[in-house]
Amino acid sequence: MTWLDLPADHPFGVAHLPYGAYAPPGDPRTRIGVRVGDAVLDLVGAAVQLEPRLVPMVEGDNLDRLLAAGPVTWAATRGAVTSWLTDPACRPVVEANLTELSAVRLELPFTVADYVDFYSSEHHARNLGRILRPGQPELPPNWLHLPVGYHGRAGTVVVSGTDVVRPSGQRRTPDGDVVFGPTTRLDIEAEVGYVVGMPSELGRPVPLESFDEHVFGVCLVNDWSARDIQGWEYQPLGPFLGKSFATSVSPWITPLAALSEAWVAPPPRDPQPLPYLDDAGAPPYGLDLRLEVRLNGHVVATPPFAQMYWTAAQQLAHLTVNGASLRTGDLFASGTVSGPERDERGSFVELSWNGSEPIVLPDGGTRTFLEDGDEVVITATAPGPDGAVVGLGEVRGRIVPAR
Ligand SMILES: O=C(O)/C=C/C(=O)CC(=O)CC(=O)O
Ligand SMILES: [Ca+2]
Ligand SMILES: [Mg+2]
Repeated sequence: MTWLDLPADHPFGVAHLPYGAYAPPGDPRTRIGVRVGDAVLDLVGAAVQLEPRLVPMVEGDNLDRLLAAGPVTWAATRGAVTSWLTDPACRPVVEANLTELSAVRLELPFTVADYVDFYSSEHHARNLGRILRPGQPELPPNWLHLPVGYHGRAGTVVVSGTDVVRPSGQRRTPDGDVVFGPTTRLDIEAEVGYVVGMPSELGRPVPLESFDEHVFGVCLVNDWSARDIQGWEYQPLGPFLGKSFATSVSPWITPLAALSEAWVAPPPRDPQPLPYLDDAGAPPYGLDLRLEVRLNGHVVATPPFAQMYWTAAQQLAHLTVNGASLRTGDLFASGTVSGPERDERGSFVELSWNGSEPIVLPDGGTRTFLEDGDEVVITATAPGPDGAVVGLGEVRGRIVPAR
């Protein structure tokens, strides 16, 4: 029970408590906030008075120190915040450190170290194979054996709300000419991101069972993609400028501890994965998240996350199996989330089938790819305790014209 006046089913209730970085009104210094309902708790401000031993781990302008402090501190911090919100004696201090969410400026919650993007939705991978490589097998020969991925550009990961400038680049026209200019096929990719807290040692692989020793929590990702730039440049080394211009993340990092009701068994795998990827004896690392994609306020897709073929634990094991080390702040994304149904596809290249089947919007407009001024918002929910819902917040971005 909490003394807070929050409906029991609030998506940001006391069972959730995600972390972000924010600046309160009239103060440019950013700090860690915990989202409580539609308010933000100044974590260091409250800790100074209620739990001073936590202060060194929660000081600073973002989550970097807390991420690096490891799972024992993560649990202690979450336990402390939960007790403050449930113990009436703490109420005056908590209330003095709460600010309305609408009044604060949200910042990138952590310093992004390395950014990796996977490709782990079988429905998405098959759709892209059919669209982009007709006449060839839907899946590349490695796809069912390992979680395919690539290293992206950490420095262009931006917080939700940041405008996205339409990128320019080379593309090949249908006539075969190579031209330069603003992309004409600007797309989204609705994804789930995992934030690494505890680093690992160079040379030592991280087994999939060690997932929750290293991963702090989850956010939403929009991996903006320029399909024409991508299609011309990507062979043989993979995505480059077609995706590196911006990747947006949601401002609130949901700790794994808030997702205890959301774990589900992943789909059956055939062929059986090699031992380092075999999760048959491990806890279920699938997550029952439901995503929603809105274009200019209209829901255009509801991708289901529970059916992802490769889980984040397998992705982490694969990412490190060659001895590559993890750094605090590493971000790895699931890959575009698409389900089997037409309205469950997490990208416009799939929703419009490469532009051949425009989406019709309720206002009568149509879309294939994104136009200047379009705004995309991706949200998601997870099951919480006692029938409640955990909200993953939103990742929002608006397209502004090429420069
Ligand atoms: O199949 C392709 O050629 C391209 C695939 C993608 O662009 C998807 C990607 O970035 C990975 C993912 O989000 O699933
Ligand atoms: Ca992607
Ligand atoms: Mg990107």
